[in-house]
Amino acid sequence: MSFVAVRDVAVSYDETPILERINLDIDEGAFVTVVGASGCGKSTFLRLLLSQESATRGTITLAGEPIPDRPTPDRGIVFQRYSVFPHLTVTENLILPLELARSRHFGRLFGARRKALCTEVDDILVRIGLAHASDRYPAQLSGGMQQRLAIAQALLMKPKLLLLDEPFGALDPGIRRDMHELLLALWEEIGMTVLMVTHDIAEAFKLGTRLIVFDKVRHDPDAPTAYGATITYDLPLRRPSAQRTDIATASVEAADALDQTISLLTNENRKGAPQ
Ligand SMILES: Nc1ncnc2c1ncn2[C@@H]1O[C@H](COP(=O)(O)OP(=O)(O)OP(=O)(O)O)[C@@H](O)[C@H]1O
Repeated sequence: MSFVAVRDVAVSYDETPILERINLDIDEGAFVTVVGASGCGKSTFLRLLLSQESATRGTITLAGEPIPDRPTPDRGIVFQRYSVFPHLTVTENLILPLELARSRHFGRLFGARRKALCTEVDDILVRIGLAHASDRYPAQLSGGMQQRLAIAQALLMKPKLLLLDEPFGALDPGIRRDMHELLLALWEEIGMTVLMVTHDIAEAFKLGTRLIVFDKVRHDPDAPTAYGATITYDLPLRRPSAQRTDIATASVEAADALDQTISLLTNENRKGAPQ
């Protein structure tokens, strides 16, 4: 049974199709990278999996059950930026969501339960290299530190499905590389299923065990918004650090062809885009 099963899903906004005929099965523990031209509906797809958006048609199941109609703690998301609370310190940013989730009535935990929670927070602060900055506010952190905090915030909720929407898009290349290593280590350690949108094809190949591409297959030159995007490529990938042996290897030729196709598609879309 697939962990995530998407069947014939479509999304329209004000009768404008954004996504159509989406069919996808994701195994538990996969790291799926998602690429596609700007505006083709990648974030919309993540929002569907988070229940921030509803499908116009089709069904989505998670671990065999229909997807809940509102966000739940077993599905976490990290955005490109600004997903931490600016008025809370690093530690408070990590404690607050946990307290709210675990203490439904008062939003606070006391005694042994609070102590256990603080130990968890201290552990993850060390893990993400922010122990020395625990009392700082987000504005006093670098971009990379803020993203580490956002990832830690999501991971503390122990999501079964982690959704990442260009989480490293605003970071410098060196910091990006460090973040890749951190994310891969945490993914392998925790064994969660990850879906990550990126505009960086090299990042998609480096991190994913599988890569999917969204694009339009139906075009009407007289009505550019008549059709939505769908999944046009679905490639298993091999990552050098992956321990798993059941992951098929995408050939170098397929990777090159895909890279070229995406460049072409992006150029095509730019030509059609309003200036
Ligand atoms: N709530 C909404 N109401 C109406 N249209 C929307 C809404 N959200 C997104 N859209 C439109 O849906 C399309 C897909 O948006 P989406 O953000 O999912 O694309 P994307 O592939 O993630 O883009 P990017 O790569 O630029 O982030 C866009 O044309 C966008 O304007």
